[in-house]
Formats: sequence, structure tokens, C-alpha cells
Amino acid sequence: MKSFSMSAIDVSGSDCSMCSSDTNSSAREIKFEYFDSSKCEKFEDFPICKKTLKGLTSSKFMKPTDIQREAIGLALNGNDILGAAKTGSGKTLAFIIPILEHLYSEKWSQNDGLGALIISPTRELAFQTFEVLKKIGKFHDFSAGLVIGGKPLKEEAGRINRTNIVVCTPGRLLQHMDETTYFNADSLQIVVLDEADRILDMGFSQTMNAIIENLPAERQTLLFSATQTRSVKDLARLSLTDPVFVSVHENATNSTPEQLEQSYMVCEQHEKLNLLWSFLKNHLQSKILVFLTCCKEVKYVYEAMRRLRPGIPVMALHGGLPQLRRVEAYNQFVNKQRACLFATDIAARGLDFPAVNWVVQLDCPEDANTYIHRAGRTARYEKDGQALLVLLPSEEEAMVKQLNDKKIPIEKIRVNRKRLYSIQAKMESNCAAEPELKEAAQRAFMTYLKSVYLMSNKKVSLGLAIAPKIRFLKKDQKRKEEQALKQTVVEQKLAKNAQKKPQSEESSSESDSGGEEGTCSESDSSGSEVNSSKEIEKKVENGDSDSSEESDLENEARTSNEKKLTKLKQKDKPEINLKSVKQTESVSKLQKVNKLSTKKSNKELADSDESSESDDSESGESSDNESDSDDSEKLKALKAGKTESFSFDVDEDDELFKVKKDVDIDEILGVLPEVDPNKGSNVDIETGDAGGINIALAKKRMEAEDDEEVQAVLGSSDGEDKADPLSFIPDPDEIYGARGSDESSAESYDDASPPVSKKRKIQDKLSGRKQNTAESSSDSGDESDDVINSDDDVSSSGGDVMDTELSLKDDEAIALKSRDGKTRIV
Ligand SMILES: Nc1ncnc2c1ncn2[C@@H]1O[C@H](COP(=O)(O)OP(=O)(O)OP(=O)(O)O)[C@@H](O)[C@H]1O
Repeated sequence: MKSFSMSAIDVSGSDCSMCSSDTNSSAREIKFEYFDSSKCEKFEDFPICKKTLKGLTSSKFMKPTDIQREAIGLALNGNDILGAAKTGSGKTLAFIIPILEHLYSEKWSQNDGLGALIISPTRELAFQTFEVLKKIGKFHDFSAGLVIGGKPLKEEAGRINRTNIVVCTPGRLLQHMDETTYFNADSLQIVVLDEADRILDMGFSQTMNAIIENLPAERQTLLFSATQTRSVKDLARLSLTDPVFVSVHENATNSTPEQLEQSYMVCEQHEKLNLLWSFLKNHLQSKILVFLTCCKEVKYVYEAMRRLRPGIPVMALHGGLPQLRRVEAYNQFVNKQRACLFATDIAARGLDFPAVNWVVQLDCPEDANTYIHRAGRTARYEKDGQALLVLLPSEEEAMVKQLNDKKIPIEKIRVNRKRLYSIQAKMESNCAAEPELKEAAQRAFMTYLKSVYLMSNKKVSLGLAIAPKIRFLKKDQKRKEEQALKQTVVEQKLAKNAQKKPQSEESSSESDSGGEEGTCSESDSSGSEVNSSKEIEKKVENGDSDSSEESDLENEARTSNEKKLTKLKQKDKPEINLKSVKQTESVSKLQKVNKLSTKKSNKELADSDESSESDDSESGESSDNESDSDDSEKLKALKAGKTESFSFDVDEDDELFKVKKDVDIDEILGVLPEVDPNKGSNVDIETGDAGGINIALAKKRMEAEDDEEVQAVLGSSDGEDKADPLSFIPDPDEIYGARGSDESSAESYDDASPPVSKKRKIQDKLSGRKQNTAESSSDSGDESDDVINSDDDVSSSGGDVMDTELSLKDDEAIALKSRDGKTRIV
């Protein structure tokens, strides 16, 4: 344990001499070795100076949270700390207060230079922390600076040496360490790593190693995160001294805030935007944060939604934006009461947007930790919030297991696809009308593929009628082929040399002294075949491997190479899966073929809007029709401005009709009700049900269904004649009035009618059948019974501080880790 003495601590906070003009005269007499903070009910009870206390009071912070109580006490005692607490539990103050107190107790002044460093993974988080520091530290005399890049380095360099507390991102800090002549961290007292596990992970590892090398070994180190690292390697890198692990929620039942309601839905990739739209239309009064995988996806989804006008302000935040736009988006979302922000994981950690009602993870997070941080943007500090995770069928099992392992309570909501609005046709027509939008959609699609590295069964969405050309897949394929070809040639050459070696050993002693391969004697002795293999190598290097003048050897090598590649493809699922892209493209073509055929056979439909989707998916054309369809398809595409639509890198002829057998076209065409996004849904006009996704009602509906199933199971298993073992439980219908079993009555329950679930719980407990019934209910696959209601849900849902300001170039290069640990493009 490190010890630093806090002289003249004024426990009562009444020391008048601790005003900003009298820092050094506050002669501290009391010294203490150990302070027990466990009984501190208020900040006043801590041995902190009046200036800090004043800063806290003026910001309306009176009582410490659990993590603050424990961590502040230990930090004041000089410990290195690994602090872990749920999202939104107040970790920021848990390190800001010790920093201020530490420097204050050391009588730090501007002449002493850099005393404390706070390192944050993103600019937004650094900015936010800096704002809190300014509020709490405004009665102190310390200088503080925000160093997140952008301004000319020189401008910052002139001030950074006089800055006592620096809040920074790793990239910009290292730049100063490397390039600012007078930058000096020798006297640094305390360093904080906010979101420590993120900062210490692979994306920042080199930068952080370099930074740590430049910091004095004798310092206090505080690490904070909701998902704290315990990696011995990380701790060794930081040379922590007897660190104390402060994990206030370690024994909690859940690792997410208790007030956070969490649910997930499973839907196909190509239906995600329909689902998002349907969700937004039902939550127009809410503040919603939607997470997507990559910048380009955020950019496109934002642009697409903006054009469709969902009836709620939309905005975007991602690393590809210029800094000023980033700040603008951040501030706008902070200040709005109802809005939807589309964001990458840049907004996943630490950001404290006030009063967010919903966090929607439209793309699966890379792991459970990322899920925790994303979901933690809502339900912060005693507030309620809801989180919705959208999973692909292929992601469900693994992700749900991860979440369960991490003690995250999450409930499955079944999606009734018939209640989704379809905005596909509208988006397609928007894309056709605006080439830039279509290009954005294509880029989004490709970057998404790059980011998640193609899993099988992905289908085109994003409003594109067809899959765009995926150049990187082709390149990657070609590169692999070339590598494998080279290797095969070399292997064959070596094998031949080995065979001929005894001969050449006898005939010439030169071969012993030759190089690894391709020596004069070798080429001489191996004759034309080796020459030919060299040619192949050359051709490969020149990218000329498709030449028709291939030797037998080349053909042989190619064949074996192809076999190897096929094997590799089958083995290695996460690798780029050309086949599924082909399939996607073919499916898209098939959609068009179907449309055209339907049009031909039905004059009425032929007169209808080109962009509308055909309901008749049983087209049943044979391959004979293909060229016809293709031509009309091309014409149609030309009309719609999709000039390059058919320049696929796929074997169109064969794949098209092979795929047809495997793919349920209903899944893609005709099932989703077409809707004019500006007018609302046309779903179930008779009942006035406008469709859409309403999670609260869906949950209630599912509860009602569960109850019915319990009744059914109990009734059927025991037989009608037998007495109901649960008959002593009063019938809620008698008490609260009868309820209908149809959908609309189930949906009409409000929050004040809990008897259904109450009885179910009691019955579940007594019968022990809860799990079985719930499972059978979810397995039933009767989607038509799901509840997704049309009703728009009105969700309840001073001092001498120096600000170096924002304006910066992207220094973070936030290289978020992908699922497989590779760097992901953000
Ligand atoms: N003692 C306190 N009293 C009242 N409100 C507090 C207190 N401490 C923090 N808060 C508020 O709680 C919210 C969350 O705080 P903070 O951002 O520090 O959480 P966090 O634990 O760092 O979250 P994350 O893990 O997401 O980074 C903020 O709005 C903050 O103002």
C-alpha cells in the first residue's frame, strides 16, 4: 500500500482558509494513516476539503453512491484501485474527488506542472469527464485541460506544461509525449484509466504501452469500469502496487442495473430496418439510442430514416464525423427530450445522456461486456430504462448464453412479422432516386460485412434491391488462390528436387552449395518442368494466373489448389463466405424474376406501382424463362437507374435456380405489409390496428399467453373430472372482472391490472411448471398470436480551469476489436 499523508484535513469542511485565494496557507495539521469511509452517509462525512465539498454541493451531489463511498475512502488512503460497479453508478466522481483531494493535499500549484492524468477511450467521454471536473473543481485553483487532438499541437503544447489535470484520449496524449518538447510527466501523482478494460485491450495496447513507459513508476493508479479487467497481465503492465479490488456489486444478482428492463428479439438481417421503423413508430415520445456495428451503417441508416420521416428527430454519432459534428450531435441528443440517435460503439461507454428511455442494439454487440456498456446508457443512477437487443437467428444461442453467463436477465419477445411495417419498397425507390443514397447503402452493406466478417445466411437489407459488388471478397479470394498456388508450386518443386537429389549429388557437387531453391544447377537438372513452374510463379506474381497458356503443371497445381480452397471455405465459417453473397445476389435476382413474371401474368399488377412488392411469391418459372426475365429485369433496372445492377461476380445462371429451391421466398417477398411510411400502416384496417412494435404490450400479451398455457396444461393433464389442485387460488376473473382471450383484449390490459401474472407466478411456484410452459409457448412458433400493438406508446418512459477546446482531427483511431480479436473498422 502506498501512503501519502493528507495534512490538515478539515473533516468538518469548515476551514475558511481553504478558499481559492488561500490554497497554500491552509496549514494542514491533522495527518491520518487510515480512514474508514464505510459509515459516510454524506459527502460532508468524508475528510475532503471545503472547496471540493462546495463543488459537490453546488452540483447537488449530497450523498455518495456505493462505489463512491468505498473507492473514495480507499483512494484517500493512497491505494491503487481497481474499481468496478454497474453502469450509471457514479464512478466518475469516485475518481475526480480523490484527484482533487490528492493535489490539494500536496499543495499543488500551476508551477508544479502535470499532477493528474485521466485517460478516456473516446473524445466524447473525455469531454464529459472534463465537464464534471470543471463543475466539481471550480472552487480549486488547479488548471485543467482537455487534450483530445484536433487543434494544432503547438497551440496545446504551449499550455500543457502549465496544466495540472489533463483529461485526454490515449492517441493525443502520446502525440504530446512524442512531439511536445517540454512535455513532462515526471512529477505526475495520480493516473486514472476510465473504462480501463477498454483502454487496456488490444485496440489501444501499443499506444498505452508507450504512454505507461513515459509515466513515473511512483504514482497512484486508479482503474474504473463497469466490466473491470482482472487480467494479471494488464495489472503487471501498469505496475500497480497491491491494488485493491473494489467491486460493490460483485454479489448482486444481476450485472446490469436493477431498474433496467431487458428484452431481445430475433429477426432476419433483411428485416432489421423494418423492425426498427416499426419500433420507432411506436415510441415517438421516447429518447432512443440505437447501436449499429459500423460508421457507414450509422450514416446510411440515419440518412434513410431521415428521408422517411419517422415522426421523431433523428441524429447520428460515429467516428467518421468531423469533430464539430460529433460535438453537435452529442449536445443535441443531450438536450432533446424525444429523439433517436444512431451510433456506433463510440457511444457505448461512459456517456451519460440524460433520460434515455430506450437502448436498441440493432446489431449484435461483439460480446456481453459491450452489451452491458451499450445497455447502460439508459437506467442510470436510479432512473428507469429499457433495452432491446435484436439478434439474428444464427446469433441467438451463443449470445443469449453469454448474457446468461454474465448474469444479465433478458427476456425473449417474439416478433410477429405480420405486424412489422415494411419500408423496403420505399427505401428502394429512395435509393433509385438518389445515387448517393444508394452508394451509401452499398458502402454500409460492405462495411457491415467487413465488420462482422460474413456469417452464413446474411441477406441483403438496407433498402437495396440487390447485393452490391463485394470487391474485397473477390480480392481476398484471389489473394488466397495465389498464395495457395504459389505454395503448391514450391511444394512440388521441392518434392521433385528431393527425388532428383541423389542423381545430382552424384553428377555434380555444386548442388550442395546451392541456395534454398532455384539455383542454376537445380534449374539445369530439373529441366523444362521447373522452368515452367517458375513461369507460373512469375505469372502469379504478375497477376497473370488466368492465362490460357497454362502448362500441365500449372493446371495440376490449380486443381489441387481449388480443392484446398474448397476445403478451407467449408472449414472456416467466419472467413468471407462468397457463397452466401452469391445466394443473396441470386435471391435478389429471383425477387425480380418473380415480380416480372407476376406482372406478365397479371395485367392489373403490371399497371401497379413498380416499386411495390408482389404478394404472389409462387412464381414457378423454369430456367427457360430466365433470359427473358433477365432482359426485362435489366430494362427495369435501367428505368430505375440501377445501371450496374447485374454486374455480379457470381455464376448467375446456375445459382439462381438452385437457390430458389432452398429459399423461402415468402421470407423475402410479399409477407410484410407494404406501407406508406408517411401515412402509417395498412395492417389490419378493420380493427384499426396500425401494426408496429410495442414491447410493453408484447410482454403483457406473452404473459397472458403463458397464463392460458398454464391453464391448458393443468386442465389437460389432470383431466376434467379431477379436482383442480390450485382451486384454492381465487380466480382473478372473479375479482377483477372477466377478460377475453383474444388478442385485442390482451393488449388492452394496462399496468394497473396485474392479476394475470400474479396468479401465474403462484401457479408456477406451486406446479413447478413455469419453465415447461414458457418453453412450450415460445416453441409453439405461433407467431400470429404475438402482440405488437399499433398504439403509439407514449413512453414513461470559476477556478482557473483551462479548456483547450474541441476541434480535433481523429487521433483516436478507435480500433474496436472484432469478435475474433481482429481490428474492426469503425
Ligand atoms: N452521488 C451522486 N448523487 C446523485 N447523482 C449522482 C451521484 N453520483 C453520480 N451521479 C449521477 O449519476 C449519473 C451516472 O454517473 P456516472 O456517469 O459517473 O456513472 P458511471 O458509473 O461512470 O457510468 P458508466 O459505467 O456508464 O461510465 C450521472 O448523471 C451523475 O450525475
